[in-house]
Amino acid sequence: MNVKRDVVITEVALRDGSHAIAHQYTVDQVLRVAKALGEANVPYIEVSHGDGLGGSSLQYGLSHTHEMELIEAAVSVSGNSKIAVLVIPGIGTIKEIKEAANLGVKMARVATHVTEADVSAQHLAVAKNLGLETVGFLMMSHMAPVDTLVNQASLMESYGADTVYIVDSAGALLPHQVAERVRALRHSLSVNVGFHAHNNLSLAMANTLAAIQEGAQRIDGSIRCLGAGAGNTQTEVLVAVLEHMGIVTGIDLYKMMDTAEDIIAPLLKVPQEITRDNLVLGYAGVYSSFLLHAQRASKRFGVDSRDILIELGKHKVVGGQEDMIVDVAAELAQVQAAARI
Ligand SMILES: CC[C@H](O)CC(=O)C(=O)O
Ligand SMILES: [Mn+2]
Repeated sequence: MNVKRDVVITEVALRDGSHAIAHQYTVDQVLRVAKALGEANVPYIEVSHGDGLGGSSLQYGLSHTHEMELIEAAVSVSGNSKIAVLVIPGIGTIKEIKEAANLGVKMARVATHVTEADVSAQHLAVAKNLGLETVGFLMMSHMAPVDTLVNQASLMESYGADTVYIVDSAGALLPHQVAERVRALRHSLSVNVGFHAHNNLSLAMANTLAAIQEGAQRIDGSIRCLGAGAGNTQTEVLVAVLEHMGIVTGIDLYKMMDTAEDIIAPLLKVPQEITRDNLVLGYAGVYSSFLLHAQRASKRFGVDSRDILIELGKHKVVGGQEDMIVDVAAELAQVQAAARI
């Protein structure tokens, strides 16, 4: 179905949601989800390991199924929906972008820490040369002042990004902070501006609406909130809200509701909620994907997971520094044991 969409949504449950299920997606699950999302006329469906192409590792979590098999499955059933992949330079390489493009992927989202856009140049150029739509994805955007964000976004634009995203990886931004960031990017860039939220402070919807009001044209959501931490902006809810605001997404609301209820909910061991640990992710400004790693470290070292997350926030730890979680937990265990003597 060809509709003119006011806001273009990328559904990220098959990538960001991979963090929440410890990267255990199976081909069968991806087939069912991607087919249903295609039938709901979702424009873009992102499929990759949670940490992007090449993420399957001891450091980030081993995938149940090789992501190229999952991508191939999604492409085969997604109808008019386009399949997107995420790649973090250094974790994913040019080789994986080429492999994904050969499988029929149409969009590559190149993600860097908010102050490190320069490492995206090569990956964006290669994706562009392969004929893919390109996105620059500035993670942990709450950690940089607005002028830095603008400089970094401009770099991504100069490398060929068709869209630059403000990514609230920790779910730490407040609505007025999202608004000022989107406004600044809209003022300085000629390309589309996108926004990716996490719901750790229960602000994903409010932040997303603030972004749209300031002119963000590309928005991420995860069906049933199936994303890292407390998940992202809940896609089916966003579709309903935007419909009330007269903003066309082109997505079939009933089909999304049914997919959420009948296909996604049964996948979840526990419902996506703002648990105390998720709340601390947003409160301390910690990467949402650190959640399960911190919970494992908490069990291993007998330290409250909230203490670990707060300490990681103080250390301003960024994506790729997952090894620090164990270091911080071990150190806290020592300090707390010494205090008990
Ligand atoms: C580790 C990649 C990360 O999950 C990307 C993302 O969705 C985010 O930073 O929020
Ligand atoms: Mn995310």
